[in-house]
Amino acid sequence: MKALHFGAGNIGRGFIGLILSRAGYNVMFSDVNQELVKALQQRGQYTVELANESKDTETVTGVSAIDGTQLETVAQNVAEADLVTTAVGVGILKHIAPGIAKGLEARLNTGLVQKPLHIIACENAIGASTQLKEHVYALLEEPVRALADQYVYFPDSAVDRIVPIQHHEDSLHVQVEPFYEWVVDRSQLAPAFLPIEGVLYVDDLEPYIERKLFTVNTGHCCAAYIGYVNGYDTIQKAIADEKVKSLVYGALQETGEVLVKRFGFNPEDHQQYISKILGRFVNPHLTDEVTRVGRSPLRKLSPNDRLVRPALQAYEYGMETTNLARGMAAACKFDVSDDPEAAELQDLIKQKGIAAALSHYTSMDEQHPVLKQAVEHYHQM
Ligand SMILES: NC(=O)C1=CN([C@@H]2O[C@H](COP(=O)(O)OP(=O)(O)OC[C@H]3O[C@@H](n4cnc5c(N)ncnc54)[C@H](O)[C@@H]3O)[C@@H](O)[C@H]2O)C=CC1
Ligand SMILES: O=P(O)(O)OC[C@H]1O[C@](O)(CO)[C@@H](O)[C@@H]1O
Repeated sequence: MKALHFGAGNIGRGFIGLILSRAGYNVMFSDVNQELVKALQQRGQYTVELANESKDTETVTGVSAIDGTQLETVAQNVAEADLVTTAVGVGILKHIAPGIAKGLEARLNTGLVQKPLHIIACENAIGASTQLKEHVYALLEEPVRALADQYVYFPDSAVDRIVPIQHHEDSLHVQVEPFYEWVVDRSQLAPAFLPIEGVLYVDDLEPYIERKLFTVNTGHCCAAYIGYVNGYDTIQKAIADEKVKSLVYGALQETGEVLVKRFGFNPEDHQQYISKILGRFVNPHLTDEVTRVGRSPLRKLSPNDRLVRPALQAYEYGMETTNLARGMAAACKFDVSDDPEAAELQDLIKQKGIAAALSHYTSMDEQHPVLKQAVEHYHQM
């Protein structure tokens, strides 16, 4: 079985590639980073090390790579694949859509490969596979789209594993936290889908993706932004500061109240989930930079993402939002010049002021109480 995976980065190699390989797939990576592509082609394997006391290491074999800038090659690999997955960043999905669309055309028009194909976007976003489907469908002619409706499936998924930026002599080696969770929406699969070992299939993904995004990712980004404001360079150092830790904890209490109300989670179980997540953030075997965890602040401030969506839900329910608003304010202080989104945010704040900038990226009205709360925190920081 052959899987084509877009993005041979940290999650690509350290999580999805590893799970697929264990499940019996030969993994072909598609990436635009030529050094990565060359190294994977030459070596055909790489190592994954767990961030634990004994540094358990596994070799992933039978892998290769293609140059993601070569449309024809990408399309040919899509046409031949038994499974397609991605971990490129949700904003990059539109850029891989042309290769997928061309591959589907080839696959479906020849009539040779009319067996079902699953395309799973493993990105930190709600409905990422559905978003990818929209990008791909926009490029398909009607007859191919009709065939795709019959033979191509885009199940949404939630992926959870902390994989920091890697600093090893071996450019393919990747260190990952021991924990992982890959959840896929069963209701969006082909009837005869062969389950991938290591993946959890659920009938309703919404509670899983929202619990993950609004606990792991909300907590992590608050630790990054508040840590950054307080002068820390890593998540581990930031959370060692009780003041930062209690603000992160506060944000997770706010999202937690919303999640418990929306999905009927047992409140005690949810508190345990929060504690487990905070424990993962401070794994002493990992060094995770605040600039990585805070990366792409515009995405993280967008209306459906980890700060604004739970804050607006909390506001609608009449619940507390101050720590989430503080997280938004700290995101606006994230002045990291080599992060293009941070640079754009800082420019707009300089040009239009904090309230207008925050309103622009969050889609909240400048008079919205949550936005006003964030602005107040911003001025106090
Ligand atoms: N690193 C982590 O701890 C986690 C990350 N995620 C999500 O996984 C996704 C990937 O994140 P990371 O692996 O950390 O990022 P990364 O930056 O390490 O990997 C992304 C890879 O995609 C490649 N890429 C960019 N444009 C491409 C294109 N057009 N075609 C093919 N490849 C392309 C890049 O060259 C890079 O190798 C993101 O959506 C992230 O939110 C989800 C859970 C955990
Ligand atoms: O690109 P993003 O959304 O910051 O993704 C990385 C985040 O996802 C996580 O891996 C959680 O699964 C965190 O390590 C990290 O904060």
